[in-house]
Amino acid sequence: MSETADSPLANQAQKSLESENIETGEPKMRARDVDVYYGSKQAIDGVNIDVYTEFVTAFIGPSGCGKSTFLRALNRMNDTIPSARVTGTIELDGDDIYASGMDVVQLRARVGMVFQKPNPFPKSIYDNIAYGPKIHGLAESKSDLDEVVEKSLRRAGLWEEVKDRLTDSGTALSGGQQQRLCIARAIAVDPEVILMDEPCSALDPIATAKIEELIDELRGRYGIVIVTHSMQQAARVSQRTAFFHLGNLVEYGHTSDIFTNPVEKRTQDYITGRYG
Ligand SMILES: Nc1ncnc2c1ncn2[C@@H]1O[C@H](COP(=O)(O)OP(=O)(O)OP(=O)(O)O)[C@@H](O)[C@H]1O
Repeated sequence: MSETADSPLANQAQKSLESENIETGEPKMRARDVDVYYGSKQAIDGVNIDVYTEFVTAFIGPSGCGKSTFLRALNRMNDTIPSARVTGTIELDGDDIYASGMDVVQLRARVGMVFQKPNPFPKSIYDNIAYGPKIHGLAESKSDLDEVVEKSLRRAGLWEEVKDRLTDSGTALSGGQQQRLCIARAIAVDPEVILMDEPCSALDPIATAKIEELIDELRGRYGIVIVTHSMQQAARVSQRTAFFHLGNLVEYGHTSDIFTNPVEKRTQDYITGRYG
């Protein structure tokens, strides 16, 4: 038995085994030979990975290994950093997202993002959700919009808590509610993939548990990629795990394998707490 096989982490990962064996279609996103540079400094080196709608994919690895950088490359958030440069190919449904004809606003609706710190707009709860569908022309009438708002808040598990206070400011909600509002905001524009960059790091354990439950409910409907510093969280919520180290994707596979039977020594060292 390997050193990691009977740890609590391994037990958690084993629990998700059943969901790991779901059959997949084509990958929703496909990254090949992806390098990311900030000026002359290389932060990501030759990453290949497939992201599936059927699975939650977790990115783990020590601080500074490039998880957020690679995550941001998946919806061209890196475009907002002047020194950042991406090479290689990243496809969404077979289309190169870095192709010159790609509409980046549309891309970021299709591949939404939820950040570490909840960042609702300083607007009402209703308007936080309605804004995206309005600018993307996804609702023709007020009743369409009401429907999208309710559906998105329901899907994010927030409707019951906010249905009587939709005109209150989004910023007046608790941190955990704000994060679910941000997830509802991403859902409202009908995304195909949702990228989450340490979505629970500013939340208490109860709010964290709610977000983790929500991620599990959303799995299968949207491709979900989550960056997390918590290996327990990766083991609880994901079916695929990618371990990054010094800009390299060291190992990518079934979450239970990564936590029970990693192939690479660097992965083994990280999950057993030898560094990171
Ligand atoms: N805007 C930036 N400009 C220059 N270098 C950057 C920038 N953002 C990140 N880096 C560098 O790129 C490397 C990868 O950083 P990144 O934030 O992607 O790592 P990470 O694994 O997400 O780290 P953490 O777990 O601490 O959030 C680091 O060396 C970091 O200093």
